[in-house]
Amino acid sequence: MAAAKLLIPTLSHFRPLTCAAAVSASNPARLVPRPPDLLKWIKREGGFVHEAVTITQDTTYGLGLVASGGIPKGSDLIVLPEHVPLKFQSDKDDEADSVSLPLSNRVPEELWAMKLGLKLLQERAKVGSFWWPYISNLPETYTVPIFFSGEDIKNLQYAPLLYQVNKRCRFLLEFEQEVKNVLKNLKPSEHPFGGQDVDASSLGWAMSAVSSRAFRLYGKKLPNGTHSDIPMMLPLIDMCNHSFNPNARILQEQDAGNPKMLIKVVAEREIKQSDPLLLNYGCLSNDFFLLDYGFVIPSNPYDHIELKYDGALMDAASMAAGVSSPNFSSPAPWQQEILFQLNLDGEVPNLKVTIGGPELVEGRLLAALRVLLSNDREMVQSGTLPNEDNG
Ligand SMILES: C[S@@+](CC[C@H](N)C(=O)[O-])C[C@H]1O[C@@H](n2cnc3c(N)ncnc32)[C@H](O)[C@@H]1O
Repeated sequence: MAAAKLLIPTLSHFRPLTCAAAVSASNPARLVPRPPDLLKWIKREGGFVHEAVTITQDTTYGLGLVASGGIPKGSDLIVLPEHVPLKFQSDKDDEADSVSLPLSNRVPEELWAMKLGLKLLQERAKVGSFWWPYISNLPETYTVPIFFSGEDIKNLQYAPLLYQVNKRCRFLLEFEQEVKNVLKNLKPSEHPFGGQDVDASSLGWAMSAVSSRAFRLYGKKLPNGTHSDIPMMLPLIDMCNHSFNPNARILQEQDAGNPKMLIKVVAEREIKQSDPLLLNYGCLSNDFFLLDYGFVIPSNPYDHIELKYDGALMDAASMAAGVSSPNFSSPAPWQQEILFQLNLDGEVPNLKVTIGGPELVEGRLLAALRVLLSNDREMVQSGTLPNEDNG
């Protein structure tokens, strides 16, 4: 009881990390029912929003930005001052970071979204956070596979994707325990989440918010003159949905005589009234889009699948396709020698090959198919051995 009394005033300075609300995939609820006006907040903080840029509710992709009037090519659409993006370490960091920094060091580099996610979770818990006008506008739930039911995860049916989803789920469950252990003996003033419980679900929320919305941009200037590349959450800019044929792009610009870096979105081409403002999130395959963003692109030109090179499987596939007398599983010695050179045979072969994407069929696989479908050793050996470069 005494402990509860002590905790109450501390907790009243923090916002809860869990919410419950009905969700629709295309229009997920935001963290609070009527969040502050993001456009006004950006302008109040010294940023710029083009007068024809508005937030729209009714896209099939959730919220999005749309042009309420024509915008000429090259116009600035949004400009964020340097203090507005949410980065892992910012000028506004406080003592609770002495806990969240070591916690973030326990996150593997490839799960960088969780590192920035810890910072996001910390700011979400803090009443009076500078970023609350932004955070309160974030979706309450995400459609990424770590939140799929067990049955839906199984139905993904693609081993490399299943592997990644399982890895992320396992990480979140283990990390939940690590976080609990680190937090259990902290004084309320040192607690980065205001004394609140952090579980796999709130960690997953934060990781997905970052993976689906953060952009990797130039960070601080390094002593050697180059810039580090760091993930940042870009308020308002991250309301732009994705297209491989975007009409806007992100620029970083330094104002004359000012060391601070501005982050801008500019019109790539003329934008007509009612056009959505679209950015290219990257030339990514559907695996990446699904894992990090929770959507896939139909007929994605960058999509590819990974296969294990397997002669018996290729025999079965070619019989199903009606190719006469396939002998992928029993190559002649001269064919085997070439497979060896292509690193598809031998003691430690690299059997992972890809189909799809701009290359369509990975060069090594194409070369192997040509060699194995040829009966003419002389012809193959007199020509250049097809390889990854010359296909
Ligand atoms: C950076 S946010 C964009 C703003 C978001 N629509 C919102 O409601 O806040 C990225 C998310 O928007 C949605 N999205 C963006 N582009 C999409 C697209 N081309 N197809 C389907 N969903 C998309 C996905 O839910 C994705 O995770």
